[in-house]
Amino acid sequence: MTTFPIQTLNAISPVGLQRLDRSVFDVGTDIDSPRAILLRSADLHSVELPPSLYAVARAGAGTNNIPVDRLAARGIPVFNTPGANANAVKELVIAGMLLAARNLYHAADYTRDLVAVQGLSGADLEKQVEAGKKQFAGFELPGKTLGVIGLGAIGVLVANAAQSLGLKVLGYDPNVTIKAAWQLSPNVEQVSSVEELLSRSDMVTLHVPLVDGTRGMINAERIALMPQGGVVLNFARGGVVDEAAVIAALDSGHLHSYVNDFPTEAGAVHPKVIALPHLGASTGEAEDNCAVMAVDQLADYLLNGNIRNAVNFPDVVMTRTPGTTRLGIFNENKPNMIGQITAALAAAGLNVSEFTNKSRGDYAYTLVDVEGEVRDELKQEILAIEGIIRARKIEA
Ligand SMILES: NC(=O)c1ccc[n+]([C@@H]2O[C@H](COP(=O)([O-])OP(=O)(O)OC[C@H]3O[C@@H](n4cnc5c(N)ncnc54)[C@H](O)[C@@H]3O)[C@@H](O)[C@H]2O)c1
Ligand SMILES: O=C(O)[C@H](O)COP(=O)(O)O
Repeated sequence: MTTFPIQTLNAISPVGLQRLDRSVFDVGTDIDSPRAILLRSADLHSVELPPSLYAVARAGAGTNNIPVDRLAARGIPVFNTPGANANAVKELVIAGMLLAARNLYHAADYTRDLVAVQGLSGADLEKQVEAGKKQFAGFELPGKTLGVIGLGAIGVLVANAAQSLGLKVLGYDPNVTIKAAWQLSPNVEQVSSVEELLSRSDMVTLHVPLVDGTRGMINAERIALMPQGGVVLNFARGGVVDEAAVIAALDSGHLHSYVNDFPTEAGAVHPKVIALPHLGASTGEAEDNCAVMAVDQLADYLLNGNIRNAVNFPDVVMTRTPGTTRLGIFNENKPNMIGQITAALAAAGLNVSEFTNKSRGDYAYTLVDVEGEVRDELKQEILAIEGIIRARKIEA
């Protein structure tokens, strides 16, 4: 029986790992020639990817730590786990709004300092508590406007939760999916530009992936559109915000605070920045959800060639038919690829039982079940077709 070595590059929840049958999957950190890599935020850009590799699975949402395009060009799907940690992030964003609105971070520091540094106690402590509290007076959420940029798995949950807390909510996402649109509260107003959203929002929260089109999207010009005393919440990725521009706006008093999950040297020590240590997905529930989803998708790909939730290839799923042999074929998305693949199968005298081909961007993926045995020579013939990237015979 074929066995699949899987290398883990981060701690993955055992709730997910225990779903991998150890008679089929060998799982560990020290694995030679892995068929798959399972990771969270480890940086794969600088890692030499072994020729043995069939797949990469990210137990989480963001894939900016993975060379997705380079892997696509080699016919290697990169799976992620959309929505599996969305509730955890939503709860932290709500907490972040309250931290900023009520100045909680500095307020807690103030009371700790009264005891730990000034050594106050009893009536003296009580006196300073009452004397000092006015400097931390905040604002309430109902009636304020929250702008949500990116209405995907997390953005929709944040928008709906904020709306139920009494905020007016604006949303911006030029590619909102039908699924997300169905989940979005009808009271969330969708606007047609980042500029309109910022100019009408007391607080803005970012829920977009870090890609070329979102890098530095919150910049000096756009911050200037926000009302005086605005709050920026960034639980997406540090790079979507021009942090120097945010700090300049905090220093000038234009912004009230910047709450984020991606500390930098400048941000971590700034009095108006609340920087958390990338905690968005760090709950037991989210870690279990992500691990289960990543492991299940990875195992189904290695065992059956099925692709679900890859960020660089389309979803292609077929149930297995007893007595058939399966081929998984990656090719460039150009004319006559299907014709050449089926011609090779026909020339080998094979009857096709089921065939699915889908494309996404520059690439396409085919799953084909044929009756009877597939000779290794046929696989080589398919690989020799110009535009074929990878072909895999997947035993039942
Ligand atoms: N802090 C954390 O621990 C943590 C946890 C999970 C996710 N994240 C980050 O949050 C991001 C979003 O996660 P998700 O699960 O909601 O992903 P998602 O794919 O479900 O949603 C992302 C949304 O952003 C939209 N989008 C893309 N470019 C945009 C643009 N220029 N303007 C407006 N909208 C745009 C997309 O159309 C999509 O609807 C992840 O890519 C990751 O970087 C961080
Ligand atoms: O993109 C994500 O899912 C989050 O940033 C979580 O990252 P982590 O798995 O390293 O906590």
